[in-house]
Amino acid sequence: MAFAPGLLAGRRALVTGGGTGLGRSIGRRFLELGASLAICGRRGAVLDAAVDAFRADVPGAVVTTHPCDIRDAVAVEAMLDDVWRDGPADILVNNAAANFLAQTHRLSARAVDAVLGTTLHGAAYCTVGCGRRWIEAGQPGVVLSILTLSALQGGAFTAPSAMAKAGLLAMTQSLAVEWGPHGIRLVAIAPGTFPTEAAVARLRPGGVEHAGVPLRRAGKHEELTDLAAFLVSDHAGYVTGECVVADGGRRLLGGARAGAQEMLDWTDADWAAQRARTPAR
Ligand SMILES: CCCCCCC/C=C/C(=O)SCCNC(=O)CCNC(=O)[C@H](O)C(C)(C)COP(=O)(O)OP(=O)(O)OC[C@H]1O[C@@H](n2cnc3c(N)ncnc32)[C@H](O)[C@@H]1OP(=O)(O)O
Ligand SMILES: NC(=O)C1=CN([C@@H]2O[C@H](COP(=O)(O)OP(=O)(O)OC[C@H]3O[C@@H](n4cnc5c(N)ncnc54)[C@H](OP(=O)(O)O)[C@@H]3O)[C@@H](O)[C@H]2O)C=CC1
Repeated sequence: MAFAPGLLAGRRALVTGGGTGLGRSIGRRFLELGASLAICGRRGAVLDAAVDAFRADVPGAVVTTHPCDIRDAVAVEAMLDDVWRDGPADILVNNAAANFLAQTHRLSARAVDAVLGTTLHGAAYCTVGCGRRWIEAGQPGVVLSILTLSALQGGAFTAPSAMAKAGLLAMTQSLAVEWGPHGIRLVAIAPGTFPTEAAVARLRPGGVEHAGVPLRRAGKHEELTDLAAFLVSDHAGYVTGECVVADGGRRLLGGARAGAQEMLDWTDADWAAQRARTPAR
C-alpha cells in the first residue's frame, strides 16, 4: 500500500545520526512524504554529503545540518536551540548509536561509556530537551527510538548496547505515560538485520547470514522507513509506549526450542518421516 504523498506534510523531524545508514534512509523517506528535516551527527562533512544526496533524490527537500556529539548534554541543548531557530521540530528520531563486538569482561570504562554515552545518555538528552520544549510551548510531538532485538532479549558480546537499548525501551514506556496528557507519543522499533556499512563492518565480521530468519532474508531499508513513517504519522495517533519488532521473525525463531532452525529446511519427506516415528499417543 502506498502512503499518501503528503503523509508528513507540515511536519519537521530531527533525526540523530541522520547522515548515514538507517538514519539517512529514514530522513529521505520523511522528506519524500513531505516533512522537512534536521539531521545531526559528529561529522559535518558526512551530514553535508547526505544533504546533497537528499536534494538530488527529493527535489525541493528542506534539510538543515547540526554537527553535534550527543554524548555532551550541553552540546545537545545548543544543537536543539539551533534546530528550533528554524521553527520547532515535532518529530524526534533517536537513531544515533554506538556498538561493537567485544568480550564484555575485557571492556575498559571508556569503552562502556562510549556506547552508553551515545546510545542511552545521548538519546535521553535529546528526548528530554525536545519534550521540555514541546510541553513549554503546549505543542504535541512524537519520539521514535530505534532499538535492537537485544533490548528485548539481551545481547551477548554487545552487552553495553543491549543495556542502553533496553533503557530506551524503558524511557519509551515511562514517558508515554508521563507525557501522554501533553499529546506527546513515544514509540520504538526493534529492527533485526538491515544491512548498513557500519553494522556489517562492526557486527557481522563473517558477513550477513539469514539462517536464523524465518523470512530467509535481510530487511530492506524501505521496510523500516515505511514503518517509521507510519508510527510518527497521525495514522498511528493512538499508539504510544509500544515497540514494534521488524526482524523477519528472527526473535521468535531464536526463542523457539532447539532444532527449529533446521526444521525450516525440512522437505515433505522429512516431515513424513517425522510423522511416522511420532507415537500416536
Ligand atoms: C547487518 C547486521 C546487523 C546487526 C545489527 C545488530 C544491532 C546493532 C546495530 C548497531 O548499533 S549498528 C551502529 C553501529 N554504528 C556505530 O557504532 C557508529 C558509532 N561508533 C563509533 O563511533 C565507535 O565505534 C565508538 C568506539 C563506539 C566510539 O568512537 P570514539 O572515537 O568516540 O571512541 P574511541 O576513542 O575510538 O574509543 C573509546 C573507547 O572504546 C574502546 N573501543 C573502541 N572500539 C572497541 C572495540 N571494538 N572493542 C573494545 N573496545 C573498543 C577504545 O579502546 C576506547 O577505550 P580506551 O582504550 O580509551 O580505554
Ligand atoms: N543496521 C542494522 O541492521 C541495525 C541497526 N540498528 C540501529 O539502527 C540505528 C542506525 O544504525 P546504522 O545505520 O546501522 O549505523 P550507523 O553507524 O550508520 O549510524 C549511526 C549514526 O549515529 C551517528 N553517531 C554515532 N555516535 C554519535 C554521537 N556520539 N553523536 C552524534 N551522532 C553519533 C553516526 O554519525 P557520526 O559518526 O558522524 O557521529 C551515524 O550517522 C542504530 O540505533 C542501531 O543501533 C538496530 C538494529 C539493526
